Amino acid sequence: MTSKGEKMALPVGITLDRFIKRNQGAFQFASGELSQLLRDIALAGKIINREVNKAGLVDITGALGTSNVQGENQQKLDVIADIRFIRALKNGGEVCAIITEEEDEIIYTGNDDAKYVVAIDPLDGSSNIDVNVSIGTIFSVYSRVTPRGTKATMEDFLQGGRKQVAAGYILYGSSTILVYTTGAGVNAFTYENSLGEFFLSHRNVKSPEDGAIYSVNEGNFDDFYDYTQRYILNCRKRRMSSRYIGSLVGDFHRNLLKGGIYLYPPTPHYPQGKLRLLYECYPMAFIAEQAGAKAIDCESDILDVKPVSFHQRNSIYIGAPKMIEELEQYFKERGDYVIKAARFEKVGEN
Ligand SMILES: O=P(O)(O)OC[C@H]1O[C@](O)(COP(=O)(O)O)[C@@H](O)[C@@H]1O
Ligand SMILES: [Mg+2]
Ligand SMILES: [Mg+2]
Repeated sequence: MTSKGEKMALPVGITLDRFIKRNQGAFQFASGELSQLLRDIALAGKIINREVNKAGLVDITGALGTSNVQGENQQKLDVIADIRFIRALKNGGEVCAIITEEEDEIIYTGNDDAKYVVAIDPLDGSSNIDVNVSIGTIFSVYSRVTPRGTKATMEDFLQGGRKQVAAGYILYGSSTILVYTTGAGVNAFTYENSLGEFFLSHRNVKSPEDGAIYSVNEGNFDDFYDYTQRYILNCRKRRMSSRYIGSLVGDFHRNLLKGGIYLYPPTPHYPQGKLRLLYECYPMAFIAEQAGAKAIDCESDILDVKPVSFHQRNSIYIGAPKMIEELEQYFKERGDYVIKAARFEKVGEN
């Protein structure tokens, strides 16, 4: 079909399992542990897919009345997804420790001999759970740097975005799709409910060079930096389509296939940006770069941002390379604007 990643004539083609097996051979020192880890994530994804599909029927919608380390109200499905992924990774045996959006500290799985650690956003787009709009799961995998057999430490999780050995997301939308990379391109697998299997549906996904879609919460427009406002005004002037569902996974996936840009700039409420570096920005940036797209903040590539804490936030601009390069021009012109929201005056004014 098109060059944006071959769309396979389905219904039944290569299962995720078979694809993982076939591609394991591409890695000289492959031991099968990462393959098993990916299967464990897919298994938990199938369970969450089932929960999401019946969200309106059973009592899994609405807030739980608790809040997470970021002070956000936890939705029931946030916590259900958290429990399901932790359990699947514990039972799978390939992961020694986990960082999730829903828990403050490192979760030890008891598999101290295991090779990998995982950072995960169990349920992305929580504000959309109750209203039947696409939501997702985002994951990022590292080989541990501490010795096997010992307790994993902060060091294992704060290695930096370019040390990820795998990253991906599951989108629970009109269909459920698992998209991941292990550093050798990006492939997507669509879930076939009746067979209970993920099948390869988009091989070697590539972002279009340019696009005509911009995704940003324009409700925050007045809080953005002047130069971000000018970039968005330019998108409007060029009659680009404004598409924002409020689920990073959903907005990113659309833009990856069609060509677009997602922006979550700093605002007074989130002076560092809203999205979390370890389990939202890094994994999406790894996928983006593997698909020929780009991911930056106003200082550097997202994958080069230094990690200092588990739940640190960061601004992110991610999408088609030409659109990011154009945005970078606006950043370059910002000159002597201080790194604060537009409401903050120019250096030396007042
Ligand atoms: O409502 P806002 O401020 O536009 O934020 C929406 C963004 O926040 C998120 O919901 C944050 O993720 P979580 O739902 O996992 O907390 C993103 O998915 C989404 O892009
Ligand atoms: Mg999220
Ligand atoms: Mg979340």
